[in-house]
Amino acid sequence: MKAVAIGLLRHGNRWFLQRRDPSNPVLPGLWEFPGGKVEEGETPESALMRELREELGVSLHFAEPMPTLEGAVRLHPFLVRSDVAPRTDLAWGWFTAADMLHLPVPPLNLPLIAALARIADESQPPLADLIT
Ligand SMILES: Nc1nc2c([nH]c(=O)n2[C@H]2C[C@H](O)[C@@H](COP(=O)(O)OP(=O)(O)OP(=O)(O)O)O2)c(=O)[nH]1
Repeated sequence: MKAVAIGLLRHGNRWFLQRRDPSNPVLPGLWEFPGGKVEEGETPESALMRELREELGVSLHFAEPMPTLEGAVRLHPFLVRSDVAPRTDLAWGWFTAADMLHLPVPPLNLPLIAALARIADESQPPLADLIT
């Protein structure tokens, strides 16, 4: 099965998504995380570094692996920290996990998006801190 490494780039409680080319025969026009195929001789992490550099001009400082997901491909997601603004020819934006529920996304990404919603919840300051 084809292995694909993807990066979850975070900006506050929003995550970077780009829109697949509408003329791509595979999942045309769906909103996805940046990344691509793990080539022979690469680890998922080194493939991610290469893809983010090629696709977005972004260098990785930190990539934390998340559990893999299997369907049409084996998806290796990584939480990524990066301080560089992405540049890409595709349509892109920063979206909350709630926003993503209204976008057409690959089916394999749905459990991942649910996990991101939980991460966002956990990083909210405790309620007591919001009451002054
Ligand atoms: N980049 C990316 N691919 C995803 C995501 N979710 C998901 O199911 N995929 C699937 C779609 C494709 O079947 C596969 C990525 O293949 P691709 O064709 O876009 O990547 P690639 O250019 O490296 O591969 P190739 O055509 O050169 O073989 O992973 C996601 O969030 N991001």
